[in-house]
Amino acid sequence: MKLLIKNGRVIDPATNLDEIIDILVENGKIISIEKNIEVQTDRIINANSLWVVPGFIDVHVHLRDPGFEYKETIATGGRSAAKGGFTTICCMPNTKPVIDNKEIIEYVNMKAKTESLVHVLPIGAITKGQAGVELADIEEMVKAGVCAISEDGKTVVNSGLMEEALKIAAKLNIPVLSHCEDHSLIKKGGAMNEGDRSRRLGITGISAESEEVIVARDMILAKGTGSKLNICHISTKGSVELVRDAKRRGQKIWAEVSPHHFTLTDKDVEPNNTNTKMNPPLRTEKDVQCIIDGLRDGTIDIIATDHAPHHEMDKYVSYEQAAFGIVGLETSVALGITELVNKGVLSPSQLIAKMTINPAKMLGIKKGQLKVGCMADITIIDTNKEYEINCNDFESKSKNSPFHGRKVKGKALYTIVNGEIVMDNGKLKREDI
Ligand SMILES: NC(=O)N[C@@H](CC(=O)O)C(=O)O
Ligand SMILES: [Zn+2]
Ligand SMILES: [Zn+2]
Repeated sequence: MKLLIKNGRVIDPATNLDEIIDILVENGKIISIEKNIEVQTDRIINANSLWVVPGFIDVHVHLRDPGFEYKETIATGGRSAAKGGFTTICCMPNTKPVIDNKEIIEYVNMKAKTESLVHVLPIGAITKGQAGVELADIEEMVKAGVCAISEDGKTVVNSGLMEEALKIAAKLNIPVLSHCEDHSLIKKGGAMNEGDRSRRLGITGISAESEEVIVARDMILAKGTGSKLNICHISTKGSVELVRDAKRRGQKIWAEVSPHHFTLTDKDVEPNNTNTKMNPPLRTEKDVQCIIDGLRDGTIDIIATDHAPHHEMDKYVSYEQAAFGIVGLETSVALGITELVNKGVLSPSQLIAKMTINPAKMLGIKKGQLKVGCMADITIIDTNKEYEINCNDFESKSKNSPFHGRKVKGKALYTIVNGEIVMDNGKLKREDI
């Protein structure tokens, strides 16, 4: 199939490209990027007044499969990703059973191949069963195809074990994605940011220190072991400052932020809306301001959704009992454009870099760019499209979004994976999965 994308504003941060130009795709690859391409093709997409960018890469997604298929599956998560403009997603290992061995990785890879509209790269657990006692066989997992290791959902409490994992990851040249939370610093029932708002609402708090202690620890351990560390879902002023200081001292380290942590604060927490409950929790205005500064000055390299689907059953309970997490794949680009580009925090190219080439570099994979010869993973966005987010329109099996009803601007219209149009003018290709 030959596909021509005409007259789009092509933004490719990896090659410093930002101009109105055409892209020609054949047999799954980009074969030409030039002005006024005139050839016979099977299909032309008129991208006039649209952005044409590398397919988005999300390094932090929960697909819930195996074990929690009532919340999401590899198929529905893949559909949700395609709808959001993502062409590659990395899935976290906190499934049941945990992704900690070759068999489960093969299961995920097999299902991804047959059922997902987008590329899925599994992430292996750091410890067996995420029990924090014994390391998983990291080498075996890398051979089976994991792109990284992570204990996401919790922290490896034992520093010695974490150091050992970092050493092995360094040897195998894969990154470690760290969920930073010292559980011993959190009171039982902690459900939102600890501060004035939690005291007013009478909800038990989760302190900033409980995150920052582990950010500092893991940066120290990563430095000693020479391994690649990515701080997951950074949420506090202190964490941003720690990462900024380490980078200034020359440490090569990565940090990701989720859209809800640059958009909402603990003032948005309402006890009757459990879709404002996630881990780490929504923090204060000061924290959000610091995150925005960190996005602007490059301290924060990556935007990752932490797509964490939960069933109504897990959310229609008291605030304290509700599950942590929100869906994110279908609202990410809209929040990036509305909150960051349209408010002048990031240039279009800076936003796209944090969703494409930066995550690709962190993972060490050849993706996230538009170059002749590259696999044609491409997203086309209408940045002028204004609408109200409606969680009932989500492709995800779960609807737990705090952004339901929020007015935003920007939507992915076409998602092209391997040269194949999996979302065509807002409509997903396969209805059977
Ligand atoms: N972010 C969340 O609130 N929840 C995640 C776990 C995690 O990312 O730590 C989940 O798996 O539900
Ligand atoms: Zn986490
Ligand atoms: Zn997560």
